[in-house]
Amino acid sequence: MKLDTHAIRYLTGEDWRVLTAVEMGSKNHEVVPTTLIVQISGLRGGSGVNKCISNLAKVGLVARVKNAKYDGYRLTYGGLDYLALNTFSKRKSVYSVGNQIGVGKESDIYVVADETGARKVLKIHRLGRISFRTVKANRDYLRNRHSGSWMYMSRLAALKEYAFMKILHENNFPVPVPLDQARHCIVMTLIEAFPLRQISTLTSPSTLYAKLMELILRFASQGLIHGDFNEFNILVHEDTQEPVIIDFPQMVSVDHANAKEYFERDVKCIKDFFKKRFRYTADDDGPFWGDVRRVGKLDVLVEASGFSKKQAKELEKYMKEVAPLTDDNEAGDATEGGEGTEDDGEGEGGEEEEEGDGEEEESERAIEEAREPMIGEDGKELLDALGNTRIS
Ligand SMILES: Nc1ncnc2c1ncn2[C@@H]1O[C@H](COP(=O)(O)OP(=O)(O)OP(=O)(O)O)[C@@H](O)[C@H]1O
Repeated sequence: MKLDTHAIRYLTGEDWRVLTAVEMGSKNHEVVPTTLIVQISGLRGGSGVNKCISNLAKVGLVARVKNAKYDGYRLTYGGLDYLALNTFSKRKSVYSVGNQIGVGKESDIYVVADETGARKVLKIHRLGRISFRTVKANRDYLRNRHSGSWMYMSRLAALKEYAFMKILHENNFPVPVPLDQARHCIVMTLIEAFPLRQISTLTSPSTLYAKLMELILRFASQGLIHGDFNEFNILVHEDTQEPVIIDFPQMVSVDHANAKEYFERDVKCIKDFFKKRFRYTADDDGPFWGDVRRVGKLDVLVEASGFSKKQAKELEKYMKEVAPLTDDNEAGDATEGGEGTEDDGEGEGGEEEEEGDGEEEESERAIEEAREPMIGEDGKELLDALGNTRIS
């Protein structure tokens, strides 16, 4: 089954409504029973809803999953992407989608534009993309977790990034301007600069080095440790050589148990990179943890702004427990065939198995395909269509 972005323009208001119903149902059902989809969508006549479901399944926005207890559907990443895009489109944050400019381990980055043609960056968080690839250990981990865990965790990651970016921007840190956030996505300004890792020579390595060390200290003096301060997350303007920090997935408070370790790692990372790439070593060994003087409380502010300590803990736990498992097991378990029945864990055995596995594989394929980049050159058309389509 190939995902066809052209088909999106044929999605009706009712299709959108049903897609939203599947999303709502996934809040407490790993596999949303068809009857529940009918109920939530509030559309009269089950056959109409079934038609919508099959339209959505055809373009990979939902995937059929059959388990021992009931038939149902799950929202795919593709489905969640379309819902987020539809929201951005309605809010006029995004009008068209252009090229993909980055594929991170856990995110996809696209250049997008609004109606005026102003270019921006859309970052789609995709936590669980790797763990989702049928690793048994991860399935076990996710089995008893919040349903639609990948969706929930990706949303948390987007919420976190948006909350931090907002606070940092408001406090004059060099970060992209956060423009909008919906579900697992954020929209920010496009920084026309090169990642440090792509830069082979600098007019003055010592100047940039000093700026970066100063930034690490400034973060800390405001109560924050970046935690992943490296050549991938720093863009450098060609003319001014001013740095912009684009990504802060590990950012924590200076009161965090590992704050000192993260701080020292950030410093070392820059030191090592400058030595290797630019053959530059600074005269002094600092900055040191003991140099940090707290003058601000951005860590406290960010919590108040909507990304709670509880959410931070949940995300941290996920990152700690799932991410290392994926790295270790990805290759070995790739044929496990993993995620269709985690809802009940009982569908393994007897007659159900053969049929269930077939369905599982099918839905798995659908999910895999839905995860393929789905917005490229056709993106503008897609968004044109989205702009004219209302969910209700
Ligand atoms: N606002 C932006 N402006 C310009 N380019 C950007 C912007 N945000 C991201 N990019 C580009 O996309 C790439 C990936 O972005 P980012 O580091 O945020 O993703 P990621 O998924 O966290 O990556 P990884 O996990 O691999 O470090 C960057 O290296 C950069 O080239």
